[in-house]
Amino acid sequence: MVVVPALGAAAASVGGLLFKASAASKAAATAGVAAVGATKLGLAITTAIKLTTAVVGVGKIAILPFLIAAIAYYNYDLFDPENRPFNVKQVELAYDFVIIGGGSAGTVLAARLSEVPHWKVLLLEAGGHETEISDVPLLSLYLHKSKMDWKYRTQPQPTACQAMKDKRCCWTRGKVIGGSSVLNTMLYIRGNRRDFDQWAAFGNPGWSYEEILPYFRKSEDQRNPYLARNTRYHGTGGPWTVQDSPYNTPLGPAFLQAGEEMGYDIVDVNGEQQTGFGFYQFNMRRGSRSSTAKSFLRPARLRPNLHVALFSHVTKVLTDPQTKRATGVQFIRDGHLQNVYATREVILAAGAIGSPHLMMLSGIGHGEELARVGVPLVQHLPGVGQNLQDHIAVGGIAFLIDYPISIVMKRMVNINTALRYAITEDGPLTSSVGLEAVAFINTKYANASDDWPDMNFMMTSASVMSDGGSQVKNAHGLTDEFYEQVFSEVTNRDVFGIFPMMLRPKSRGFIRLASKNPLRYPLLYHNYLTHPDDVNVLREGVKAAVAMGETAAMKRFGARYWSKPLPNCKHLTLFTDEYWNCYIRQYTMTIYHMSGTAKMGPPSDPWAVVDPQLRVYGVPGLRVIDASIMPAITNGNIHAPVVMIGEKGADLIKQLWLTPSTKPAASYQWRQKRSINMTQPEALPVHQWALPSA
Ligand SMILES: Cc1cc2nc3c(=O)[nH]c(=O)nc-3n(C[C@H](O)[C@H](O)[C@H](O)COP(=O)(O)OP(=O)(O)OC[C@H]3O[C@@H](n4cnc5c(N)ncnc54)[C@H](O)[C@@H]3O)c2cc1C
Repeated sequence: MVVVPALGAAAASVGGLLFKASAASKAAATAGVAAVGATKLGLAITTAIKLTTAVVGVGKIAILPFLIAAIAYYNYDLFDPENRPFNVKQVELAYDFVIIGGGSAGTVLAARLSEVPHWKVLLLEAGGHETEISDVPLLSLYLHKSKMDWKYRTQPQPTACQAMKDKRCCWTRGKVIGGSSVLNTMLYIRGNRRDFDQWAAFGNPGWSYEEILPYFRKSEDQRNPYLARNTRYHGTGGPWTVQDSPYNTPLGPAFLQAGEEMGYDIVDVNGEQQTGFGFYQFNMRRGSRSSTAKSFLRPARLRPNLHVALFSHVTKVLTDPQTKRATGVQFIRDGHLQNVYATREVILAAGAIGSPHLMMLSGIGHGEELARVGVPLVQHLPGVGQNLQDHIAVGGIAFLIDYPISIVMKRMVNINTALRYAITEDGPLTSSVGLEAVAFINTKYANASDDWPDMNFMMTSASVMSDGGSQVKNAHGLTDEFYEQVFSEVTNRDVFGIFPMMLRPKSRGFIRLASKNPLRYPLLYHNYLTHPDDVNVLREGVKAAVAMGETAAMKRFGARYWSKPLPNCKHLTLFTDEYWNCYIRQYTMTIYHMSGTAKMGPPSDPWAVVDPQLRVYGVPGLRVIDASIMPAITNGNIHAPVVMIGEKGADLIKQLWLTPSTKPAASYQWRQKRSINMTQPEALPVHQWALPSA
């Protein structure tokens, strides 16, 4: 269990209750197993049985419920398809497909490719398993800076993140099976039809909205019947559950009323019209996180043709020196450097930082860049690591209210709420850090007749001050002085927050190698707010967010904007454009949507890294299938589009290898097997590589 400072005591005391998902666990919880405080249900049940018999002194009949629960649990543990995937002990020498990275896209791919029984699939993941804590929606911020986070930080740049330690933004990324889907806030947003039509117009046939819409539906299991009945847009019966949050405060509905007051429609933001206000849809199942590992990989865990190797840090894609074909992967596991070979394809799904990083380490990237750090060139592809896009919002836009209705962490996390979570699958712990409602609106820079809004509001019934200055401050990397000066007076007070998020940034960042040492983190340049249009749009978004607090719907709660001037902007007059221009560069908040670093494009585009079939230009047998391939970031949170990319990517692979007319030379697989030099690199000096300093 991840025990975190502020919540440590509370979480530990209810540790045995913070599990869910099986009837056995619920039976055990109701039977009072929680009292033992164990983190594992098995341990809790065993302890309960011992306590009941030895301490309480009840007879054999009285322990039957515990016994049944224990048997159910242990059977469940071994055979239930919803349980964690097996971590294969020994990786074989060759597989048909080797997938690098078991994150959002990688788990989808592993599940879909292993549907073909005669394909052997290996999924390599640097991190380990999910935990009971990562399941709990309210606690996701506790995972930042934990072992499940790569803990990336950007290079210091003067344009943004000035309130953060060393002026570096914290780029949380999941290092766990399920990847960032295990740490994210589970918001299910597909983007705008124009995003995908634009991808197609860039020269990517097959990626228009009408062509990708079936893949959204394919994954989805929409649990809200009012949304599900719209079958053009929503799917049911797919592996990935989408549900409304079981817990809302009165602030969520009020926010929607405020939207109506401002002249907007209440919409299904994943349906016909994006512009408007609506309740968030979440990737939750019965109030718990529905990560892609749980939704896609767990049901496939008993397939004999799928191997999942955890704690396997990939260091390089192996290529044939003559043909440049990707032949396999080098990785470190248990302190040993190993090779594994792919007889059909190697697939990079290591995310928008990991995938370009590995390409560059493998000699695929800008020739001069690679020469700078001494990596031998395999394929000159200048676009690798370029075109980095992210959504940024502005932090700290909070409104004090007069009623005790918001998510104040010390009030919300206790034994009662833990019981509600474990037994009735609702209550405040099912709230995704207070996120309740969303708005897609137009600033004056957008064409309002277009239904392609340029601004998003993320409305929360909490803010940076709601946890006593522990988790949000830590996750965002704010300096103590900044927090102290701006928020300490109102810490733990009832508030609601609005994060105005700019939807179509024009600034582009990039990633470059710090070293050829594969364990050294790459250098990350965000370049946020380097384009003047981005400054204008974000500033107007902040102004609109502050104006929302003035609507009658929000004033009912006594809403008043917390207007304490930021230390570095004090010299400017409050509420002027100059003040806001200063503000947005201080508390710049990533929404963790890094993307675009191995973009898809036609052969005529010199910056394209993959073709519309997601194959890496110039390196046969290698694809990238994750957030990296987006040519332009989508108009909303990007997780649903990444899963769609995983679904479509799997189909592209199946189309190639299973359609007789398009299949590569029939004997290819065996030719490949013969020609690969399958050696194990025991002699390689793993110990010489320094561990990364985040
Ligand atoms: C804190 C946070 C909150 C977010 N909230 C939302 C949200 O509410 N809604 C939304 O739509 N989006 C959200 N996102 C974004 C979304 O989750 C990501 O865009 C998406 O998960 C990315 O998927 P991916 O497959 O590209 O990469 P990831 O899911 O990050 O997967 C990459 C995987 O590759 C592994 N890996 C990397 N390098 C190596 C290596 N060398 N060897 C082996 N394995 C490796 C990683 O450990 C990881 O498991 C959030 C992201 C974060 C971090």
